[in-house]
Amino acid sequence: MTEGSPREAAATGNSDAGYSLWQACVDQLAQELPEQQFNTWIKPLDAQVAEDFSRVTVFVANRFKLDWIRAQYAARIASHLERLYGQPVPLELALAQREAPAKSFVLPSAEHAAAADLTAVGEEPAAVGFKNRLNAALTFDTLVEGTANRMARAAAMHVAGSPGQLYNPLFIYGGVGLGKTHLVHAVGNRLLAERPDAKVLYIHAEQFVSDVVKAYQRKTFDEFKERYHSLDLLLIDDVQFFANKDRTQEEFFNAFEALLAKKSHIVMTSDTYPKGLADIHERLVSRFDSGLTVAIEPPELEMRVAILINKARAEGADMPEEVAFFVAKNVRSNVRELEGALRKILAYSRFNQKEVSIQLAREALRDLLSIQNRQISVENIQKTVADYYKIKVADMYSKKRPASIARPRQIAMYLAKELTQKSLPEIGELFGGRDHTTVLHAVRKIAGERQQLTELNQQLHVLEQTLKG
Ligand SMILES: Nc1ncnc2c1ncn2[C@@H]1O[C@H](COP(=O)(O)OP(=O)(O)OP(=O)(O)O)[C@@H](O)[C@H]1O
Repeated sequence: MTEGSPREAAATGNSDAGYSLWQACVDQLAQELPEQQFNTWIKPLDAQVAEDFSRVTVFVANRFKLDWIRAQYAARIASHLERLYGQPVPLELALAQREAPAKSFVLPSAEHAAAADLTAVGEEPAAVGFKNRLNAALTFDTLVEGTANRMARAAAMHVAGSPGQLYNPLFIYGGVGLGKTHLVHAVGNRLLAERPDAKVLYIHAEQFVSDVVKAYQRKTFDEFKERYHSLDLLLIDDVQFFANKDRTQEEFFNAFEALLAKKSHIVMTSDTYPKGLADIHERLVSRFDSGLTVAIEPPELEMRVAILINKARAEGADMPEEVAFFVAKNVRSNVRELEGALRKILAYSRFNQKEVSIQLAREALRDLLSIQNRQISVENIQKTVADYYKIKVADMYSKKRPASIARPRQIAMYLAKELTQKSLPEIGELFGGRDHTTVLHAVRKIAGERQQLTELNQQLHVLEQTLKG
């Protein structure tokens, strides 16, 4: 890898340089922006730097966020890019591709711009006269279900089917990039599919704040009320942004009361549960909590695998299950990061005209993987092997003997010997106090069978790659 400034690296045509340039810009913003602002607006962004540095395209999740980033942050981003690169780099903002299968994410500049325009048109709200701000691609059909979101999804589907009845308001909370926004759009899209005349509005809390400010400055509160109080369904994202905004909180309280009185439904999201919200009036907090409050948790392994396979399919690409397992094991934090990883892999595959494989995924994600701790522990091996063969981790230490359990356990012992510095007695101890001869037997057996059985060899290969990252 080329050392030195991104500019020097660019001269060599090294595509890592583009990534480093964008990363350096993000790091800079992380230092100067308040944490909440950074986490909400900058961290989720994905960017592609044209190979010849003729353009940086920043992908933003939806139109509202795009407008906001253009207004609040674009100039600052452009100036950092210029300073870091040594000369101006044209900056382009585009909607992240959701609907149209992507041709490629690392396109030559002109084609890239065309793809960006295409999606921008695709995401224009469909409503006539009334802008509902819904993104038509965010539906229940494209939302993968798992333990992490099952309750929230079920409640949201119920609301979409019978608004104004149970679970009003519906308050959905969870960490960044876990699918809260997707879920609220899905509620709006489902209701509109069934009742096209329904008045639905999706709005980010910061947009609501700026609407209040505008109404205040222009003395147009009547219009403001008319707009908000007449809705059938209000979907409002990230209400933690109401903190310390007294006038906004008052107006939201009024809208809230008016909507509930006429049996309209309100769905809210936040990064924390109602009582965890800071600097929001108690009377609002208690109302937030008066319907149903549900959490979305980080997705579990199976869900991450399913999300990757589904999203790859939606992009018109094929992701073998073993590659999805490898990626899902190594990218755990949230769905947005999974999407970022997938995008990199597909771009890398198209660009190099190579099939998607574990090796390719490892190359495409090497920056991401190298920052993770690559210490392989016996515990990690036990967990990975248990996940892979769909048994419980506890079975690694148990005395159970059925082959469906004993064999993965032997495989884990073999890998522990192969991939760690532990001695046979130490490994035996970590597998529920087994004798070192048991471990030796397992190691020899699996090593021997590996030579004979192609399928076992392939499975071990996937496990080794996954553990090594
Ligand atoms: N279960 C899921 N199935 C498919 N895609 C998902 C799922 N959960 C999240 N996503 C996708 O992950 C991305 C991030 O999700 P989303 O924007 O809804 O997160 P969020 O919780 O609202 O995050 P933030 O608080 O940062 O706004 C989106 O592209 C969304 O479509």
